Order: sequence, then structure tokens, then C-alpha cells
Amino acid sequence: MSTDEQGRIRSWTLTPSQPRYEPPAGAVDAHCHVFGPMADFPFSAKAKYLPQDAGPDALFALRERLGFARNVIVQASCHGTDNRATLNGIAVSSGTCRGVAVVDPAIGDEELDALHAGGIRGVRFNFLKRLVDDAPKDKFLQVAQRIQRLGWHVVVYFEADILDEMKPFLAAIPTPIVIDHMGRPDVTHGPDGPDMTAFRALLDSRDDIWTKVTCPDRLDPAGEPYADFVRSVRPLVEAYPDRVLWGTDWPHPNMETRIPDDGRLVDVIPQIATTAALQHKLLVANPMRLYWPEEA
Ligand SMILES: O=C(O)/C=C(\CC(=O)C(=O)O)C(=O)O
Repeated sequence: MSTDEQGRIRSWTLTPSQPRYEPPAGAVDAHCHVFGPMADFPFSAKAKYLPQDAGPDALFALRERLGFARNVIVQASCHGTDNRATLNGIAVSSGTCRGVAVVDPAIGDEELDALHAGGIRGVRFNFLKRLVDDAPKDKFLQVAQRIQRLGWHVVVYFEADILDEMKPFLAAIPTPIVIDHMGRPDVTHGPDGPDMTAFRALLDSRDDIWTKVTCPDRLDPAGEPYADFVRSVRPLVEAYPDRVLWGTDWPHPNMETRIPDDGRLVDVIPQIATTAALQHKLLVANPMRLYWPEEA
């Protein structure tokens, strides 16, 4: 773990390895964040972690090393509902980034329009108690209704233990839904374990629920080579090839005690998407449809 003199934490490696796997041309890292820089974009007073700066320059250097062409920047909880750091990352990317915002439910339509002009294509509803103070489902549903006119989707982050209680809420969302990190299943029980089975039932409940097959580092307690993650997630990619997304999750918030090697995370891709066709859907066609539909 690396903490600076201000107590700010670094949860990412400065020396990611070169992956052995080479992503297809135009590959999209569809789940990553930017932190600050704090001098320009201060963190929220309600932030549950205080990270070191991880701005667009560092993100683009990583993307170059890993062989990706585009990023989807997801607003992280440390920036609350102030999306300026995310918008800045998109603005300096020459069209190679789009984003997902976190908004105050009282946000006005003009502000939503401005987010759209700034490259935002979805809103994130975060239900992790260790990250946010409250998650008002009724207000979130109103937001979901109001973003429909923009063609956006909703990104939802929750853990497997509340999947059941999330079902009525998810069923009421009128836009496509993307579930972060598969709703954080216990992958140690394999593809037919209770969490993976329940998650597949959720995917079967609507054909516009997508998911990010991300975060072996968070989900597989055994660590590299993430064998339980691979055996649990590969069948999911094969069963729902048009509804899966992949991302690094850089700069890996809250992973300071188990910082992953981004190169090794990329090397998981061909193990969960085992053919060139599946890899192209996962890394190019699917994220382009959701985030750059005008080019897809
Ligand atoms: O980056 C992620 O997807 C996961 C996070 C952080 C997060 O979501 C946030 O801060 O908004 C986590 O599990 O701590």
C-alpha cells in the first residue's frame, strides 16, 4: 500500500506488466475512473476514500500500454455528484472517451443536456453502503425516467447479498441496465453456484440487462491466475455474448492492500472470451453499441 504525506492512497501499480494478450483494434476499456487532479477537481466532502491523483494522462498511458483505443470513464464515489473530473477526462480525450455520471436526483434537464454534450451516456446508481450514505430507489427511478429521452442507460452497482431485494427496482427501470461486476458474485462456487445462478436468472428476466465481466481481482480471493473467476465467468460470456462489457477498473479504488497488475487483468480476457468473435463483441462491438452508437 502507498500512502502519501497527506494520507492520500494509491490503489494502482505504477509498473503494470505488458499483457501477453493483444486486444482487437478499437478495443474499449468500458469501466475505469479518474481521480482529480485534486487541485482542479476536489473530492467530495462525503468521500469514503481519499486517493492520490489519477488523471487522464495516467489513464491514457495505461491504455497505450495495454493496447486499448477508448475508455468509458465511470464517475467514482469519491467525486460524489460533481462530474467535472469525469467530464474533463472526456474533454481532453479527442473523442476517445465517453462517460457515466452520478447525479443529484434534483438535477435539472438543462444540466442533463450539458452532461450529454460533454460525452455522458449513462447514470450510475451505487448501492454499496461502504461507498455511499444513501441510495434512494424512488428518486433513482425518477432519474431513470428522465434520462430516457437522451437515449442513456443506467449502471447499477450492488453486491450479491441484495440481489433479491433489488429485483423490483431493476424491473421498474425503463432504460437498458448495466450491472457492475456482475453484482459481485461469490465465484468460488463456480458457474452453477448460488450467486452465479441467481445472476443468470436476473439476466434472463430482461433482454436489455447487460453486465461487466470485470474485477477478477475483487471477486476471486485466491488472486492470480484468477481460476475461479475464469471458470465462473466464461459460461456467462458464452451465454450472453451481446450483453457483456469488459474494463480494467483502473485505478482500482479501495484495492490498496491487493493492488492488481493491469497487464495480468488483460490476460484474463482470452480465458473468459475464448474466440476472436467473442473477444470482438466483448471489447469492441458491445461497448460501441452502448457508448458510441452513432459509429457502431
Ligand atoms: O470502482 C468500482 O467499480 C468499485 C469500487 C469503487 C466505486 O465503485 C466507487 O468509488 O464509486 C469499489 O468496490 O470500491
